[in-house]
Amino acid sequence: MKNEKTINNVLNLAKNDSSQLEVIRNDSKKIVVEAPAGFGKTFTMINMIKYWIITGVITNYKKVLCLSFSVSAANRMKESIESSFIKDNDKRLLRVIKATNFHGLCRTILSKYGFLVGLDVKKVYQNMDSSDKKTLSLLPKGERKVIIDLDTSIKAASISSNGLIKKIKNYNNITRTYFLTQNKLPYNSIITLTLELLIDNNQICEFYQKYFTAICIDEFQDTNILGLTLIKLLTGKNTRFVAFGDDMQQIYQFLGAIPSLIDKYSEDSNVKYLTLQNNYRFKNNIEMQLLDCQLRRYKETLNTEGYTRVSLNTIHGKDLSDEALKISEFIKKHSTYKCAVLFSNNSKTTKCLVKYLLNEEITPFNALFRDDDQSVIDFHDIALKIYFEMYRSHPITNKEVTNYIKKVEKSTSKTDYKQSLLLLLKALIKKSIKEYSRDNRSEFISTILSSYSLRQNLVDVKHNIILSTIHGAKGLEWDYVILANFEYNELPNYFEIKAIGNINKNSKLVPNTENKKDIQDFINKFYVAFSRSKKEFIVSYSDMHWEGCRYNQASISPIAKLPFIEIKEIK
Ligand SMILES: Nc1ncnc2c1ncn2[C@@H]1O[C@H](COP(=O)(O)OP(=O)(O)OP(=O)(O)O)[C@@H](O)[C@H]1O
Repeated sequence: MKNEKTINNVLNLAKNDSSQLEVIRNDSKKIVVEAPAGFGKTFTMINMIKYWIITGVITNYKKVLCLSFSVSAANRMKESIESSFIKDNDKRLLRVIKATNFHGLCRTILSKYGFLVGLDVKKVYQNMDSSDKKTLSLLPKGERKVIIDLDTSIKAASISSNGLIKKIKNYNNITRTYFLTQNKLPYNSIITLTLELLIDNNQICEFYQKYFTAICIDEFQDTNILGLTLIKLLTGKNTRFVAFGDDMQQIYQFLGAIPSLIDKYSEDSNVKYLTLQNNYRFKNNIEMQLLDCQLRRYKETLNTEGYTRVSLNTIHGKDLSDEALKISEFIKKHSTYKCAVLFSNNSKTTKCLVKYLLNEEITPFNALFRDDDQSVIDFHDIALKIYFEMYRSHPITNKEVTNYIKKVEKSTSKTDYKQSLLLLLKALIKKSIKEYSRDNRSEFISTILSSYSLRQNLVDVKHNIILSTIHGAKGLEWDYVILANFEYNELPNYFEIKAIGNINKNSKLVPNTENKKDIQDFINKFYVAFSRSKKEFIVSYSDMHWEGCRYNQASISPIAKLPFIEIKEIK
């Protein structure tokens, strides 16, 4: 009786949405769910897991693995799961779920069995990018070619899982000989070593296949061949597999996101393909719904006719300092709401605008760092080293937080993001003290720091205003989103302009068969920024910006010239 009541409670959360209910109750072994931004993919995933737990699909000691490609998407998934279960007063059920990104999962597996593939599990390896020129110069010519060839085919998504598996041993041998001996562990090798481990050790692979009764993937469209091969190995014949995604939100092409992955899966007769039908994020905003539909239609067809025109709210400055002033005036007017200022990349124009914004009295949290920036990695490494030096005998306590943070502050170099990272570190330590027992606290802290995941504490930092890249904002939502640097040369940036090529004098996109895919990738990026807002989306631009080392006249982004967009300056 009690169970029936709990089942109804879960189903009631989606009671008015038959498309969500269909996903939650579906018992097919393999499901792919496709839906635009804000249609409740993550919401449905969480309710589906709750339903599985209540109905006994997940039995004792078994786990649900929730995976995503990027750190931010995985963090967002983790936070949504945690807050949803905590709200239900069922904190203990959280133990059933392991939510992480592909690299995080591999790090966990390697920390237990890495010795089987040549890792010293007691050593802290420095992570790096194997395609970095300095790194490659460490290698003899033949070995360099092996690394470059495989890294390139992963990035270009031009290799199959079988092709990858054939090349892995050779690739890993080079990693072992030239990188691990230098205490370095390239990002791709974190996954390739795990793949080798699972392929060569059937028992371990079968253990994980049984341990994870179900695998849920969020942001499936961003999966690259390394992630996909890992998923395939972990999916045993009894594993449930449910993937959620939206092709329009694919923005990791440069890291090898497989084109049209959702389409490919939906054509497989063993896969149940489902869609969600209702937009919740924009449910009270018809203009935003309209813009969403038109953007999706434009991306699909690249046609220039037959659209309904829709307003795009803009903030327009004479120069960057004027733009910053107007952005801050807007933010002050809406100071009780959550607001994000997003940037396409960390260009000189971005740095300059951010400097002006930091001088305005709006105290934003600067989360513009990349998780793989060397200075960010160094910060994590130093914070971890100091933690182990100071708290070898007992885990950190409330009284010791200030002392520890001060020590890390003293020992880390001054960078643009140091203050942000210190705040995130403090949030992590506070959270670990509040939520973890003395026995588990140090392990929790070291897991976060050794996987370079301080960004996951963004939700614990009590700032209403966040500065972030579009990629860092993936999967998140705010009341107001301002997409800054809405200028040609920023959005699209230099590389996107080179790829698209054909942009005419009025900065209008001119699609042809060669640049179709590049224009679609560019529209995806804009769509991801746009679809983060719940109340209002605004673009901001200035008449001046930095091009190389020159402060030049700027023109507006070609997005403003799309056949359905009408620029409307906000008052
Ligand atoms: N059935 C529902 N009833 C009420 N609110 C819902 C429902 N489904 C989703 N929502 C709310 O709508 C918002 C968007 O949901 P969610 O983040 O799960 O969408 P999404 O499809 O994963 O979006 P994105 O693609 O941008 O990540 C959230 O605030 C969520 O709580």
